[in-house]
Amino acid sequence: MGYRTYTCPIARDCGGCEWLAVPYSIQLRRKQEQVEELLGTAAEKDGATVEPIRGMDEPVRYRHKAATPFAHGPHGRVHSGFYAAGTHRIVPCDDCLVEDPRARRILNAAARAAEKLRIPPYDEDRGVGVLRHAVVRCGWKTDDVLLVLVTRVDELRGAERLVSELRAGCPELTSIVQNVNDRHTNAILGRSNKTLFGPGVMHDRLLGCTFEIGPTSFYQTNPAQTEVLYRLALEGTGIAGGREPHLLDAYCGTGTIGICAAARASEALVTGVDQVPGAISCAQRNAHANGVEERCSFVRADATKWMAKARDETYDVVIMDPPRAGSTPAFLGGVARFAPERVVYVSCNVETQARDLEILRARGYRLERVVPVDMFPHTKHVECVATLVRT
Ligand SMILES: C[S@@+](CC[C@H](N)C(=O)[O-])C[C@H]1O[C@@H](n2cnc3c(N)ncnc32)[C@H](O)[C@@H]1O
Repeated sequence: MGYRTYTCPIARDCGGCEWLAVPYSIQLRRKQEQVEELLGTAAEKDGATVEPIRGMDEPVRYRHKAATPFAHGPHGRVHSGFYAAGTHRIVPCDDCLVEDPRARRILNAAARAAEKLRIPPYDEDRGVGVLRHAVVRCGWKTDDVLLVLVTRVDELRGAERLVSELRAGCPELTSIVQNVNDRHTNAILGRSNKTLFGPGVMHDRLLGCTFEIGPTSFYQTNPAQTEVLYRLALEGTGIAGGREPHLLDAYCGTGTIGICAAARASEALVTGVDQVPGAISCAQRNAHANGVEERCSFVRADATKWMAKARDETYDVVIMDPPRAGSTPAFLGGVARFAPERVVYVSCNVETQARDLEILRARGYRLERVVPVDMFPHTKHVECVATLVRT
């Protein structure tokens, strides 16, 4: 790997890869230090060490999900690209070093089609216009490509022509969905979806399991490193040692970690909890598609509220993979009350993870293993899998 750096023509403007000019080996060292700073002392007190970060061999083209905002340009042009760092000025981009090569071309084709069909882009200052964003998801182990067109209004005039135009220019598209977001917000996606072409979902494979991913459900953007992450999480559950536990997969998204666990341990039972309705219905179909539906059940609920009502349950292992904000003291208190033998905490924000791990350590758990994983090369973000055991 050495001291190789990568270049990008819009690196100065686009805020995406803030560490692009830093050699990858140094990026990994910095991330390692970040995790050691936050978790090293606790790990050492518990007799564990922070293991070396798992990086990528070739840290490019790893993002299988990409998005663009749309905005008015001169002479009826529709701009697409990335927001310049800290602004809402769009920097055009023909190809992005870290994205699947299909992604940017499809997003830009959506802008050209909108121009041609005179579909007005959204004007966020005035709250008018139609086309707000597009999000594309490209399969890693499949050829599925799902395009989501986010509109302010439910009615998308010329939708049929738009679909024909996009399919003609981008024959790799396997599905197109309209997502409606009428809120005045920075969030890209709204709640309702309308399938314009194809099945309205995409599929991918991780660790030999097949997953259906809906237009609004969470799916890791770097699938190659997701396999690394999930392998570590599964090792943390202890199922590799022939155990067949009852597992709680909290913040389960489309059920990916729990289903991979159930597929590996033929007697394991899994309960998954996530607050997004579309993710839970995907998780149920995913369990079916992988032949583990009789051993997996999924609940749509806020994890903390679910925990408050789940006092009679018993779990041998709790896997938790919360969003960047981390979990809540009430949820973590509930985990401790379950008294599982093992807790596997997967996190994309080591600061909140460190905070939450202290709660578990104060309730009778010790860190057994801490492993950083680089899911987002050229950015400062680091993912981390921490395994705790009951003392
Ligand atoms: C980092 S993702 C992990 C998903 C899944 N484990 C995976 O690897 O794809 C976090 C998940 O937490 C869910 N989530 C966020 N806040 C939640 C809450 N308060 N209660 C339940 N689920 C929540 C999100 O919908 C998302 O699916």
